[in-house]
Amino acid sequence: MITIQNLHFHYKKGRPLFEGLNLELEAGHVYGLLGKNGAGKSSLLKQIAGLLFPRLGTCKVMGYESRLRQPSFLSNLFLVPEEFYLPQVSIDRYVKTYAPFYPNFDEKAFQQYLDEFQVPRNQKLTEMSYGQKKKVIISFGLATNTKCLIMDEPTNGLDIPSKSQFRKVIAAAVNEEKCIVISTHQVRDLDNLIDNIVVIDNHKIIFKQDVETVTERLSFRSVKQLEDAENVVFSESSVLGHAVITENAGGTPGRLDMELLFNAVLEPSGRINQLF
Ligand SMILES: Nc1ncnc2c1ncn2[C@@H]1O[C@H](COP(=O)(O)OP(=O)(O)OP(=O)(O)O)[C@@H](O)[C@H]1O
Repeated sequence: MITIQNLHFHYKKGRPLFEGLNLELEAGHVYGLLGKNGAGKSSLLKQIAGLLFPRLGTCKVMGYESRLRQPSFLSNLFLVPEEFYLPQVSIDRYVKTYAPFYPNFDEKAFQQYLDEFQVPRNQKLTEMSYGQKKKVIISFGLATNTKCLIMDEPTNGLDIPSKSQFRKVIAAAVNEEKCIVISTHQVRDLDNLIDNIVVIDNHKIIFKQDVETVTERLSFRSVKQLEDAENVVFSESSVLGHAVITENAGGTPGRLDMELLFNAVLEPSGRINQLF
């Protein structure tokens, strides 16, 4: 669905952001894109959406080069940006204006998503709170039924109940034909939602694995003393003692601690990567 090959990109000369970045994402999956501040998550999502162009290399979605922004590409991709502008119109007017760009837009589903998020339909967009606006744009994005749905920090600004509503609506929207990419720092918001983890750092993708493989090979748990755990791959001090990642000897998939995995992946030793 998304194929990025040898992507080179910089905003300012001499300060490369991507250097030979490669990435392949498939339909039927929900990818979590993780990275430190400034690693380039938003810029990578903009490359995919055709809002930034590679200096070298290619970025293709459904076979279309993103930078060409062809109509069949644009009608099958929706980006929920981190920062957005919504016009001073009602939701109805917004839908009348923008839904025609998406031939598979589902009005009934849109209303269901708004109901799930408890967003009032008869309010001007500019009179809504940031969180409510975000819910409208997420609902609209889901209702477009585009094959590729990209969300940049979608849970930022959502209150606690909305985060579980978010997981619920995304999980309901997943199907074999859709590729969903979500960037976030709020890894707990993606718990039980994403099935693949992608980590960007140092100009490249440094980790890409499906959650099942990760949890088959690694165990995540807390121990009082480090000596209580065998085959420790990574550890961090925690309030209860230590949060540890160990090799999963039994191979039975367990719980994933995405924050701990992320910190382990960024460790300079690269020990985690050697296990995959
Ligand atoms: N329009 C721009 N002009 C110049 N530099 C930019 C621009 N947008 C982003 N950058 C720089 O590119 C780098 C990557 O920014 P980007 O927003 O893609 O990172 P990010 O991983 O999404 O960060 P965050 O987690 O803080 O949102 C940063 O160093 C940023 O300063």
